[in-house]
Amino acid sequence: MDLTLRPYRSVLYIPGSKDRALDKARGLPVDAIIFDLEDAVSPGEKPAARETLAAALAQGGYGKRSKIVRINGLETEWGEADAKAANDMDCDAVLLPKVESPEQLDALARLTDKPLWAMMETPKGMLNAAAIGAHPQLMGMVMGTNDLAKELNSRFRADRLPMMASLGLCLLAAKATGCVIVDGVYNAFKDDAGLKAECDQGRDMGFDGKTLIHPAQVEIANAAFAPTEAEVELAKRQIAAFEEAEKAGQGVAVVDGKIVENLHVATAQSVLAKAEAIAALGE
Ligand SMILES: CC(C)(COP(=O)(O)OP(=O)(O)OC[C@H]1O[C@@H](n2cnc3c(N)ncnc32)[C@H](O)[C@@H]1OP(=O)(O)O)[C@@H](O)C(=O)NCCC(=O)NCCSC(=O)C[C@H](O)C(=O)O
Ligand SMILES: [Mg+2]
Repeated sequence: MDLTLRPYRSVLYIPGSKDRALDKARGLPVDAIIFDLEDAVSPGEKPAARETLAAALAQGGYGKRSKIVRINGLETEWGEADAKAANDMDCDAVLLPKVESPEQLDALARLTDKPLWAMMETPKGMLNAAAIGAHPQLMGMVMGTNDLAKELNSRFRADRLPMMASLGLCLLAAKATGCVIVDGVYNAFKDDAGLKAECDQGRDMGFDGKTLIHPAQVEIANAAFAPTEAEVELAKRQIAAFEEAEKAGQGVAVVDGKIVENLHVATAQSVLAKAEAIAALGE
């Protein structure tokens, strides 16, 4: 599958220390999994979690889900061993927490050949987002809105106004370089309405998907970040109308009272490609 088309609607964190959750994820309809060795694992459990996770990945059963291992920071006592271990695991990428500079990714790239992902979750990381996004081995960014709220001393607001500058900077950086970018977690995992609102906001802004902490959140994220039936139908009509206009020697078509130009056709084609990529996950 073309990596740029790969769906990342739902990206579930699973503590690398929890056998039961590691097993349960094999049957969950998530697009990607972040196997966590960092914050979801207590210091005393970390070396054992590395072993537990390596064994679960070796056992397999995660199908087409993208498998991303979040290691501890390289400045910690566990980071380097995590990175070396992740390099030997059956995973698709390694995720580094609290990335603040491309040099930190260079250091990780010396320990693993895997594609890299970066947690964007500190003020310095926000200010250096463009340089981080331009790292040649970087494939994806993950918003760490819990750490960011802590660093900013911001309050939770349903409209996420305190987060907007940071979300916007990282989105610009990811889009400028073609990286995948997924939104931060919604902590209140029993609040479906709140999660849906935050997913819809993230989709409106251009995020590819949302990171999740509980299986109950998966369905809502998958629905929010997939093209709707109406979007697919409109995309097909726009493409058809533009082809007709071109045959008639015109560069602009009109669909539902709105102009359709080359750039709208490109968007329509990406809507159809995303819908097809999602359908292919179920095959
Ligand atoms: C939040 C939880 C601690 C709740 O766990 P639990 O009390 O076990 O929930 P349930 O009893 O409702 O669970 C029902 C079943 O689902 C399984 N389960 C639960 N969570 C997961 C999961 N994440 N992945 C897979 N499976 C999961 C349970 O095992 C139950 O299974 P079964 O018994 O077979 O029915 C827990 O959900 C949890 O630990 N979530 C992950 C928390 C986490 O990863 N946190 C770190 C990432 S968030 C973050 O740090 C982002 C970033 O860095 C930032 O700064 O923002
Ligand atoms: Mg964090």
